[in-house]
Amino acid sequence: MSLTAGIVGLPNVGKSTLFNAITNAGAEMANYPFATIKPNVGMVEVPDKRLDRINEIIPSKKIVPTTFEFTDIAGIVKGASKGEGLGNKFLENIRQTDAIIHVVRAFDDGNITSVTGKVDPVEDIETINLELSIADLDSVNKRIGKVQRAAKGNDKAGKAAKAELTVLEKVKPVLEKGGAAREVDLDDDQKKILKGEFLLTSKPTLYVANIAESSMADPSQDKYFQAVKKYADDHGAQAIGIAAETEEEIAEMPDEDKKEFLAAEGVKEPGLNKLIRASYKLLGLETYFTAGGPETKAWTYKKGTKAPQAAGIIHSDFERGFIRAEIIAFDDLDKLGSEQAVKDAGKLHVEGKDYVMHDGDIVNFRFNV
Ligand SMILES: Nc1ncnc2c1ncn2[C@@H]1O[C@H](COP(=O)(O)OP(=O)(O)OP(=O)(O)O)[C@@H](O)[C@H]1O
Ligand SMILES: [Mg+2]
Repeated sequence: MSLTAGIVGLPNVGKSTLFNAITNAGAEMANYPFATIKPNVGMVEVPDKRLDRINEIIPSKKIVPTTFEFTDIAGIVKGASKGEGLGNKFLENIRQTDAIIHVVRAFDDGNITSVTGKVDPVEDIETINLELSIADLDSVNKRIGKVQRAAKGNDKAGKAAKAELTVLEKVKPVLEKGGAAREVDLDDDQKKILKGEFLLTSKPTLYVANIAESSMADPSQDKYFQAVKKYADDHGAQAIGIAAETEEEIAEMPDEDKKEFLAAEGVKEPGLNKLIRASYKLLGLETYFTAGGPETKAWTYKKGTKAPQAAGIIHSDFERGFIRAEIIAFDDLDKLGSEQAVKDAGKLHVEGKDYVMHDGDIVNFRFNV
């Protein structure tokens, strides 16, 4: 399973800087618009303190964090939906992603060119979101044209078309006002239909204010971040303030220097860690652990996954020959301090094929092939 979060925004706002910081992949960074012309894909490790704690209680040779993907996408400009800038091609890059990390410039620096000639993060958010709405409106109108005819039939296909038409007609007026499909009130079946439309504005979105180093210790005091946060709150979304350039420098430091630098800046944890965790959640991902062997390892699954399919992530044999899962919740292990104490407290639970995995499960899969 490879879900990807796409880094999206206007040109020259710090998308590649942020991407480099998170992946250390060395994507080209430059102080001119359109430095990124093909999307860069990078894997990131998900920082998780629970791994260290598990390894402390059940020691192994190696700790292996889980990973997921970020994609650095080229800058989108006003008019992109009509082919401006590098146009539709980049909107297609966004379509391939599972969630959007929307980066806006939230730092003053006369040396860095702003394509809008000013720093106004909320206006920038609205510019991008409007382009995405226009592109989606185009897709929805085309789709309505196709589905309308089919919806006249009374057979199974006709009924499905009717259901789809209902969703499209709910979404259309919202897009016409520049809104997002994800903000339309839909029931679960309708949400499934919406997913099949592959609209840009239906993707879960996280707003990232790229702030100045001076605001890093406490982004909540930064006026640009506050504006972005308010926008996100009003739209039921999350916002994070990250000093991308500084984070990029930190990412390249040896571990000792990192600690020292963060302490000097008054930062408890790199903002990147927060961003990676928030993106992971945005993608609907959760983690289970395996321990007790040579490795203490984190595994990623999609929220709602059942035990056999979760086992299949390790190896297809585990799913094919699934018998049961023996599970300890991380919180129980953490609290009780040893596997034996967990067993004595009756907290080790044995689950069958219908068990829905919980974030933090420490699992031993039993299988037979
Ligand atoms: N928080 C920050 N403070 C000051 N300068 C920054 C900050 N973040 C990034 N920069 C600088 O802004 C410039 C543009 O950054 P970057 O190349 O990452 O933008 P981009 O959004 O990827 O642009 P493009 O759309 O052209 O790909 C770089 O010179 C970078 O060092
Ligand atoms: Mg770039």
